[in-house]
Amino acid sequence: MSSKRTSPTIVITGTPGVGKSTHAQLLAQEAPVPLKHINVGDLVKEKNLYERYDEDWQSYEVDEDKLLDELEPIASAGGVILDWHTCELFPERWVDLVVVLRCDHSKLWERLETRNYPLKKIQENNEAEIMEVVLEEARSSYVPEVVVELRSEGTEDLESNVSRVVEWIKAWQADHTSDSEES
Ligand SMILES: Nc1ncnc2c1ncn2[C@@H]1O[C@H](COP(=O)(O)OP(=O)(O)O)[C@@H](O)[C@H]1O
Repeated sequence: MSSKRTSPTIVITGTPGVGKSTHAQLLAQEAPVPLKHINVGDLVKEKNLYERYDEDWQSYEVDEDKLLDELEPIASAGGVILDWHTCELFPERWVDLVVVLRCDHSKLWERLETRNYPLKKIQENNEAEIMEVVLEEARSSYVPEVVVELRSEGTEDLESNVSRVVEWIKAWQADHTSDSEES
């Protein structure tokens, strides 16, 4: 974690369909500091940061080195929300908070069906949610204090989660400011 940052880098992660982009958009609006929302999946497509497109799974195989090079200056500077379905690629030094969103699997199934994903992709994502794959990944990649697991099933969850992260940002800023004054 960089002591030079004046705004945090926040990762919002979780199985596809849990509500990452919805949360990231609202958080970018409500945050007390400017936060740039980066939908990493969209960035991969826009900047051709992939090796190939898999038709069967309707997904891109990411070129991890290219993606890391693209994100390095942005994420290490702070003031950013990284929205992606995986998080272990991001170096610890970039990351101040990792929000892992969770959703009941039957609700998640309905959300993914509306995206017209192939059945096997819906099944794979649903199983990953049940098995807590992204949560385990976050817990094994970052120190426990940085990782928070939040439910994302209804609008009340969305609002309370975003308020909670806004409060966390205020506390982070207060800590950061007092650190810089002392040094
Ligand atoms: N907490 C929530 N309350 C109500 N609807 C939600 C919530 N989280 C996600 N959704 C809905 O689920 C769908 C998928 O959300 P999205 O943010 O695109 O997920 P992700 O970015 O994780 O793939 C959207 O239609 C969104 O409106």
